[in-house]
Amino acid sequence: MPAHEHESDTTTDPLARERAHLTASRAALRAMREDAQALDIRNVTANWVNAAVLQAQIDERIKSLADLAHTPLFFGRLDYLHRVGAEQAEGAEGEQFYIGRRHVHDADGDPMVIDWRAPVSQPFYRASRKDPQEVGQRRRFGYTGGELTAYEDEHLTDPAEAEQTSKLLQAEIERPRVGPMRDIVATIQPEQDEIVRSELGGTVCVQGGPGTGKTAVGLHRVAYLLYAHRERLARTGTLVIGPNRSFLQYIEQVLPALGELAVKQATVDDLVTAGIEVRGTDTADAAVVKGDARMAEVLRRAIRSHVTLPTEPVVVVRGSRRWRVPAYELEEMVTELLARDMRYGAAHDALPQRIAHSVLVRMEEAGEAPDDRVQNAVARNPAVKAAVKAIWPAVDPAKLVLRLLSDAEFLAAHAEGLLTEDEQKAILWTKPARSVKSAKWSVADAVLIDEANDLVARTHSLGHVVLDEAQDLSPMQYRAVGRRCTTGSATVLGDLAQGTTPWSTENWAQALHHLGKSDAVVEELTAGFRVPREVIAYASRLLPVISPGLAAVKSVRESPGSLEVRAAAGPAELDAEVLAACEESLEREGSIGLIAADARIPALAEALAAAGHAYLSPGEETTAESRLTLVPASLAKGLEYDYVVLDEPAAVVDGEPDERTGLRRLYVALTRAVSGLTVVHSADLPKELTPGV
Ligand SMILES: Nc1ncnc2c1ncn2[C@@H]1O[C@H](COP(=O)(O)OP(=O)(O)OP(=O)(O)O)[C@@H](O)[C@H]1O
Repeated sequence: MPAHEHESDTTTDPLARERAHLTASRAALRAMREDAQALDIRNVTANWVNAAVLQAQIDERIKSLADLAHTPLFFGRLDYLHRVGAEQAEGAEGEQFYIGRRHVHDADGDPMVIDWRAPVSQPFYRASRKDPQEVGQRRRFGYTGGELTAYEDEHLTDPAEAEQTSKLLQAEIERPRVGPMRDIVATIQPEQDEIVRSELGGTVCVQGGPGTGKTAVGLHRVAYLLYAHRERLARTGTLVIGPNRSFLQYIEQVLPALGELAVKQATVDDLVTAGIEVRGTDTADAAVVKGDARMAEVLRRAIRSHVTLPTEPVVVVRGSRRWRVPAYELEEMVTELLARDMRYGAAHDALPQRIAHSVLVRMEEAGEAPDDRVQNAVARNPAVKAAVKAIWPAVDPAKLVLRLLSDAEFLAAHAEGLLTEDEQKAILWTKPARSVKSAKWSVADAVLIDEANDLVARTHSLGHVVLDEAQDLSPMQYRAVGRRCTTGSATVLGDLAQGTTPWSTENWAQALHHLGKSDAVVEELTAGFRVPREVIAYASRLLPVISPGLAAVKSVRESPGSLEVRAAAGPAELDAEVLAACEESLEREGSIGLIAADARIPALAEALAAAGHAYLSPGEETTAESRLTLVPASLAKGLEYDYVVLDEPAAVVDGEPDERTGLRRLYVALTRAVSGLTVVHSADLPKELTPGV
């Protein structure tokens, strides 16, 4: 694959021609933006509401047409062997396509850059020597500081050309990290692309070790789906769920950089705590029981226990006449509603109408001709209301959970055969709360209330949900996410070896069952784009203990000398040794993460401050001036830094309730480095990491 990097300004020089195309494309994008800005909507809208909506859409479009100085407008070119069928894609009449982050056309509407998500762009990611997909030449462009400075060609149908890994691709992967996560559109790999472009209808679950691009793939999949199904998803909505705020801050700029501004982001806690204040915490034992899927059945039973089979008739008086619906008929209605398994609230609303209908039938039999208004009036009749209140009373979901957690008898009645006595005891509050407002709700309680809410009224379903770091969710949390995409689909991303909650996922089939997406396909990513070979090999020594059976990630990064393990002379020297490692890392380019057990953070913060080093918190944007982040091990998941200094592994392990969780936490911490990892310890290393073992 010949690389071209020379400077020239003659028009016969291919690099100069490509630069000219870049300049022309940028001018065309500017013109598209100016057109959007010049749109005058005064004559096309009759009222101000329409005008405001239209103007907001135009403003969005103007924003999405911005030419970002450091984001190249195109990164590749495909030369098709033949004309691509005109019906196949946008701009398909040409044979040569520039592939970029967005579509750009000239004044005549002819494409200058094709969106990476268009069907015609797909071979850029998938075509190979084995399957050239009609492409004769694939060209990748290299940029330096926004300038097009190089290109690299592959002739997929030329048997004489040897297969090589792309230098530009390698350079892109090895590029130092500064600032938040960025998109990977220029270098999506074939196995990643298959997931990115999988259809909207299906849920995909991706198991992948650290740095295999799960987060990147999930975000690019939303961008792809929004392109392929824009109208539908604009109506139904999309959501990206991440483990915590720092993580969401870290990834929040990827989709806007791809022109997608409307995707919402949240943590699972955000989803379930709207409306209640979380002020309590659970013991691990209690949280495990509260997060268990059996709680869904306890709640279902508890809510249905409010239904009382009628023993009295309903008598409706209208004018001089009395209409009687006998108890057995009411019972039939209730039994039928129970059997239909409707939402509790929907059945509560339906019952008065059913009773009224029965009254109407009697009126008709008596020769009257009542209409819908009469039916509605009967449904609102005090006798009917009183009967419904007795048979199928309204239930407040939070009050229901409050009662289950406060009232041992009530819990026992509904947990019978589901939870053991010990399990019931574990979740009962020692000090029962008086009211929903004063209760010290925990996040696990919030999930129970969310489940109860859904039993009363169906939760609104979105079109697509991306669930990242899924392995940490409890079954009840999976259910909470699942009901937000009942009529949509999901992308579930996770790594079983990185599960650090007491209820973490042990196998994907179970997780997908709780999510309500048992038919999902499980894909595996095994190539690692973050962690250098030596570092991932070191961390993978933990795999047989933390997740037997999982294969180690195969790193595509070559950075020799990237792992160093240093022993401090003693505990007193540890901080100084850690500081020295940070200072050495600061001499290099890129971001630095000092990761330590949560309990070690205050001491290290003090040491850094005393030495005059400013530092950031996880999720805060690293800049060229401010490159050091102090990261508690509990927040390291999903993040990455060029250089990582890992403080005292034994303390990271000891920070967790059991050894396996501790080693998993350590595995996460060991796999955050892009270019180099320095482990500094004074206590013994876990035996798996001890040299020579
Ligand atoms: N095809 C690719 N080209 C270039 N960079 C890539 C590619 N795939 C992933 N990366 C980069 O590798 C790094 C790791 O990716 P990502 O964070 O998505 O991995 P992950 O599987 O979610 O990791 P973790 O399990 O640690 O959360 C990121 O910097 C990402 O941009």
